[in-house]
Amino acid sequence: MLELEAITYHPASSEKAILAGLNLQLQLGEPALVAGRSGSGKSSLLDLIAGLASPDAGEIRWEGRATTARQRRWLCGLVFQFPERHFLGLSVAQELRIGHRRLPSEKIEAVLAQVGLAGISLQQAPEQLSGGQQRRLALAVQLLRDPPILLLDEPTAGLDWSVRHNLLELLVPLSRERLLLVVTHEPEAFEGLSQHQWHLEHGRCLRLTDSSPIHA
Ligand SMILES: Nc1ncnc2c1ncn2[C@@H]1O[C@H](COP(=O)(O)OP(=O)(O)OP(=O)(O)O)[C@@H](O)[C@H]1O
Repeated sequence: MLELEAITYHPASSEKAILAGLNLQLQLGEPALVAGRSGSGKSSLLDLIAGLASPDAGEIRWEGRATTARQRRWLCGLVFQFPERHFLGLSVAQELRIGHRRLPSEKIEAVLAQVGLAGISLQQAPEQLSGGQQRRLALAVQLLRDPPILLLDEPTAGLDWSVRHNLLELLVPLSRERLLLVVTHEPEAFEGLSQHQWHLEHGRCLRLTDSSPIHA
């Protein structure tokens, strides 16, 4: 279980705290969804969980133990909102091989099949892929690392409906093997995906139930 307790995040460059007394508990088994308006602090929340930033107050625990930012960088795989800005490889194959001394081609084929990219050319530049394919590639890179926590920042933003649907179909099986957290400003795109939903507002997460609609 991942637990965030009384988290406050107030970077010096921000006039007010972005997150203020936030509590959140996430468990394996179903994708978790945090929805919020643009600017509500969703990406900041992921940065904290992923260890790219540290809270000013509060604790982030994994399996009951307090974590450092460095430990969380190891535990988490973060798929950014605009993955194309973070590609390093000159080709799809190079992107997948970064950080792996030996990576058998069967493993590459398996992970590409897992994210629905079976058969794509490994020689092409990641930038040549469509938006939906780039997100899948970024996801494949993280799956190869095999982190116990997977964080997806706005995975459906800018994708058309058919591509969104394909991407959503990936999420449920993934969440059975690892803790999966999605943040989004368009929760309606994830309808029916999960009962584990929160709304991020005024620096805190409010748990949503079936009967309380999301106004994000
Ligand atoms: N390091 C920082 N210093 C100052 N302000 C920041 C910093 N990081 C984020 N902010 C501000 O905090 C607010 C929350 O930002 P954040 O990117 O976390 O929101 P978001 O919900 O992910 O927004 P979006 O959906 O538009 O990406 C914004 O107003 C942003 O400008």
